[in-house]
Amino acid sequence: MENKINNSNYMFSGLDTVMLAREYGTPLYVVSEDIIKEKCKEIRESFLLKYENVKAAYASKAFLNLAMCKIIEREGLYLDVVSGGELFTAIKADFPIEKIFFHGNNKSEDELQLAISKDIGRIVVDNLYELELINSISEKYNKKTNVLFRVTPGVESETHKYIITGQKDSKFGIPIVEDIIFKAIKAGIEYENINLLGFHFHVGSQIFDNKSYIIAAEKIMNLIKEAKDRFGFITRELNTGGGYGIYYAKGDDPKPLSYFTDAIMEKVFEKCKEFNLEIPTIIIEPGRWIIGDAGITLYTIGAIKEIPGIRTYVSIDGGMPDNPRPALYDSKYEAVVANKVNEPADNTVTIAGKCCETGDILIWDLNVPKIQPGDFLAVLSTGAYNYSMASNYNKALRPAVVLLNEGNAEVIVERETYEDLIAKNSIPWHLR
Ligand SMILES: Cc1ncc(COP(=O)(O)O)c(C=O)c1O
Ligand SMILES: N[C@@H](CCCC[NH3+])C(=O)O
Repeated sequence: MENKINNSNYMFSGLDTVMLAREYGTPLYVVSEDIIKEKCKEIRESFLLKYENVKAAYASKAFLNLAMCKIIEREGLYLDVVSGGELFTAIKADFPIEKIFFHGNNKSEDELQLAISKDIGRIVVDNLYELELINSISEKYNKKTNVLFRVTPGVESETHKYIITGQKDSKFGIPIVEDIIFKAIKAGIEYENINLLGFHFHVGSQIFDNKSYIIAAEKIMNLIKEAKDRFGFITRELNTGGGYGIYYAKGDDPKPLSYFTDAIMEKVFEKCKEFNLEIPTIIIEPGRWIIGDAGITLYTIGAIKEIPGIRTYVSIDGGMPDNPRPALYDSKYEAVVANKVNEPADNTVTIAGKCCETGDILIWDLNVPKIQPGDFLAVLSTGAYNYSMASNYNKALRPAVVLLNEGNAEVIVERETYEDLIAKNSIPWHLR
């Protein structure tokens, strides 16, 4: 696409967003491969090349499609999936199966069968029921499946309560409780078709403080020692999850990756020395931190409703279906009027989605220049958990995704059509 620079237009990753909106329509997810690569470079420089025997995976739930699998593969990262659908997507993109980790608190027999039959890299086991299932499926396929145990370290991170995961009272993972965890480890060692390699923890998402990682690492290292003392079990791998926070709006305080990874490594080294343990392979698996800043969403502004003395609602052609995060987590976003970036932002408005829901407000009290219908709004930092959590509520069409790479733009996911909305519908005989 030709990229004519217009100084009053918002540029993202070297491209004019107004031109993108005009060419591809709105709402439009725009994702920058260049930014993803910068993030991966930081992972390499401050973690993979800094320490021996470490690995990094991308948590694909944040944003996954065939193109993203290819980018992640080229960047040399591993991939974390949490469902048969994510696994299928990775398989279809020919992502190296041995570099995939399969998570989830209730993996179905079909999902496990798919993973095991294809020789998946690791299954991160959430409970004993699942372990038994994996053992029997592996036996059927005459395989020995590599597993880690997800444990809940019993720490609470400071983030939205819906996205903390490391607390004791959590649906995820095996609690570090005498009767449960050691029974699981014993079974993991004894089952014929299981190759227990170690442990996994994930304390939550959109976290700015490394405290909960340090506490979790300490608790897991104590567990690792105990497992060695009781069963002679040598932990070969420790996956420390993801969750590193990014900047969305004022008040967010993102840190470089090393702020988290150095703290985790330091704790692991300290405890290994104290307990005279072999240092396991340490794995990280950020999602949002890799893709969050790499995405924006473009909308067209429509109806503007001014309630004198109260507020002005500015409606856009998307909302809750393409970005459920404000409604779900009260998430804050920043945005700019893409065709008026140089005009003074001296009006305060509220950005409303077009769903039939009072709660479908993307941004409260945003300062914008004087706007009119037909202007374009760019909502920033929408790369993570927007496209992947999008719905068809109100029969909204899921937007297209355009990938920007070194000044070029290309559609990697097409916009849905009305026909797509009814493609799987049928009318029963008695209603015809
Ligand atoms: C097991 C696991 N790993 C990694 C992640 C990635 O999280 P984030 O996108 O916050 O980095 C998540 C989601 O919170 C998760 O549940
Ligand atoms: N969906 C959440 C993050 C969940 C992380 C996965 N365990 C969000 O949008 O912030």
